[in-house]
Amino acid sequence: MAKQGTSSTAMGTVAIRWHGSRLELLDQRLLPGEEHWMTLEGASGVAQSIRDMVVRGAPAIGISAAYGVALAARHAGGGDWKAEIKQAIRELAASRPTAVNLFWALQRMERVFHACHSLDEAVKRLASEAETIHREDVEANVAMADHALDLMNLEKPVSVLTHCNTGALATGGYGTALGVIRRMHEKKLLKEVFADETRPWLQGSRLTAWELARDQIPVTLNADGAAASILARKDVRWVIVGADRITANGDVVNKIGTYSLAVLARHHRVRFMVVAPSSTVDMSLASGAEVPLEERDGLEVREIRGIPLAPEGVNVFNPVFDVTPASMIDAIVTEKGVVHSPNITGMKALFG
Ligand SMILES: CSC[C@H]1O[C@H](OP(=O)(O)O)[C@H](O)[C@@H]1O
Repeated sequence: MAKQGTSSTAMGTVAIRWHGSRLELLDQRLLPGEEHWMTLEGASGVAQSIRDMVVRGAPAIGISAAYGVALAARHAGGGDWKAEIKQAIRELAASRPTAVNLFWALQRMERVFHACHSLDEAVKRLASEAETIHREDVEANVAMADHALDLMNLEKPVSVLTHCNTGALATGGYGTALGVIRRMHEKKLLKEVFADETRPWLQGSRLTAWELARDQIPVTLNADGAAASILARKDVRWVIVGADRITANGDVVNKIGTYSLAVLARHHRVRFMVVAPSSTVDMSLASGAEVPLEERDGLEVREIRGIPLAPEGVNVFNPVFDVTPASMIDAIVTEKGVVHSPNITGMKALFG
């Protein structure tokens, strides 16, 4: 577990700390300037934290929601405890619409909940299931880094570009795409990593650059608009990104700007890798067109921390996810293995 008051453990940065009767979340809205931990003791507070992006990142959202259900049991009034836990699950499910990890985690918690016959049993078993979901996510990240390095089969260091934040702040620890980049650095196979700032919420400049600096991994931050020139001039070999939902045909829903990166990568013959645990795969949806794409308040584009960047009241279109067609992706790396040139056949072979 993380040392009290810090966001570091022997394994690296953490953003989620579980204490059995309370959950602590590193408030990612305040990074990189301030490390402030929010303490939550109920599902409503966890749902609000997900909605407000105190915690964000598909796997981290699922893990936090799982702990939210465990907190609902822990602090249930004892009267109609089942109704309280059902309400908690509903609140958490309504927090954000796109990352399937949220619903995957809640379904796992719901299965355990329905098997419980007393409140005491629910408290113990729900906490255990949430802790298992957390642990399995970190294990998956480590496994994905292994699969990705095997796929890349590098004999010398190469440069890569990444988008948004897919590190320890977005997962249970280590990271998905950023976990691959960490592993490349560990094996001295990382020449340079370019990190898109990722407007409007700036997950790249505020979170990825912060994470990599803490791990002493050299990172070059770039404006999103510079990505095309980087792929044209900097001998980048791979674009490596995460995902919030991968559908049955291999379409990938991820942070806004991912689709344009895929188009650029295809034009510049740079390979495009998506790294995500199987908890991000949604085989119930045929294609990315069916995924609800969250649109957030226009204020996130018009202002930064209260500083106006546009005329007050200007109309804003602020979708925070987009769909990258499977045909533009070279490989989807999961802990279960790699889907090359993803399509429905390859996805079914790995995910049934
Ligand atoms: C491994 S994180 C996956 C995914 O989540 C991020 O979205 P957000 O910061 O809005 O939660 C981003 O799309 C990452 O690629």
